[in-house]
Amino acid sequence: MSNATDRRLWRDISVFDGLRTLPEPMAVITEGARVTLLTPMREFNEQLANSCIEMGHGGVMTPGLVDCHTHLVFGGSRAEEFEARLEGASYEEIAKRGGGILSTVRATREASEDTLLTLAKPRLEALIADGVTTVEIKSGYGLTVKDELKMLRVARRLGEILPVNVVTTLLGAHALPPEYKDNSDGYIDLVCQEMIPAAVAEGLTDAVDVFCEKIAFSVAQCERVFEAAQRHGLAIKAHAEQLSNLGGTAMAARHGALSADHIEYLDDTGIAAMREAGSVAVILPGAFHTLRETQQPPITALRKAGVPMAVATDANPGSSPLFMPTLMLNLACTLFRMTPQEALAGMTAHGASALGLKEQGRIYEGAVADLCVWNVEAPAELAYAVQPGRLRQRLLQGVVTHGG
Ligand SMILES: N=CN[C@@H](CCC(=O)O)C(=O)O
Ligand SMILES: [Zn+2]
Repeated sequence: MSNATDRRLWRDISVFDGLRTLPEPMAVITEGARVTLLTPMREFNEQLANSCIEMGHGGVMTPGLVDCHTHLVFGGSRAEEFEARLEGASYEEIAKRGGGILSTVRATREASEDTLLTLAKPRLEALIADGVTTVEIKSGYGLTVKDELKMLRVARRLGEILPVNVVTTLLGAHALPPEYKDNSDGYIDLVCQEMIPAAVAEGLTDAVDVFCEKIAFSVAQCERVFEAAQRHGLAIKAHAEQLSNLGGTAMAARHGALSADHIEYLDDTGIAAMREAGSVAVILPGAFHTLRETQQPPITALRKAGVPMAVATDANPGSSPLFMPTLMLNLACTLFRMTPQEALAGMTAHGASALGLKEQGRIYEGAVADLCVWNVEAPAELAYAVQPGRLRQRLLQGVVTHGG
């Protein structure tokens, strides 16, 4: 890794700034942890080059990718469930018979913190190798206070051992654990009264998430979780409207949620509530693809309403065992007809907004130098082709962590 105090120069580079591709070739200088110059090449003062390390020319620079929705920490495998679904079982049927998320819960509870760390590390390394500089990691496969905190500790440790910003989210209300069968309100009490306070006391979580769905928790139960989270000063997010329309998104937006995620069944009322609240719509094409869903998220209506759309991997063992962010750019375009620019904004500027981050996901003079330089000629190529190995350089807070 390089020295963060060096001054570095890229010339003749195409820059996607997090929202759009800048119209002409640019010169970019970073100094320490910041971008200090972003100027059209034709206005570049050559004398500045004397004090810089030349980092190359050509290619595309983007903000470091922000994967704003993952479940990277888990034990076990769901390959058998994959096969069962191919034979006709649905995700809901598998969940109802105690498989799906609960099968990962069993394996995750059995695993030690160190084992979970060992399992999660290569998954996160795969995201990093494909340009991720900021990742959100959820709990949600422990479903006891002890096991949820164990997962969150692993997530925090991943951010300490790998060059990546990690944001953590407590997803205690992900599924009803077997101990609370027939007492889902009792489990929500546990989440609100013990899990959230314990996670806050250890400084382990940045936000709280819920799964608002028939196979998970009702709108009223999710609302109780949000109120508890907000009493502790935590941001909130929701898995909502993935398999049916319960109105969880509108409720989450009324509470000022950072984001509503999946949202295949989102209706106009939900869209209006998101626009009003400034919530981000997190589009998860990996889950749509893997579960062979048929209901598309309302991209056209979200676009028309001006609701910002993020794109994320949802990397997890069940609904999206896909650990390649740039594949998600491709799927967002091919499955949902997002434009390549929208998809890239979804994994940079809007991904950062979905995590409440103001500093990441953008390139401007003064921005944090979390950056990727790609061996492609135009930003749209990142969504067009699915091709590992295109990352030329990656910087985290001005430190070169990949490429010279
Ligand atoms: N929808 C609920 N939760 C996860 C799935 C987790 C799993 O299937 O293990 C998701 O985001 O897709
Ligand atoms: Zn999820």
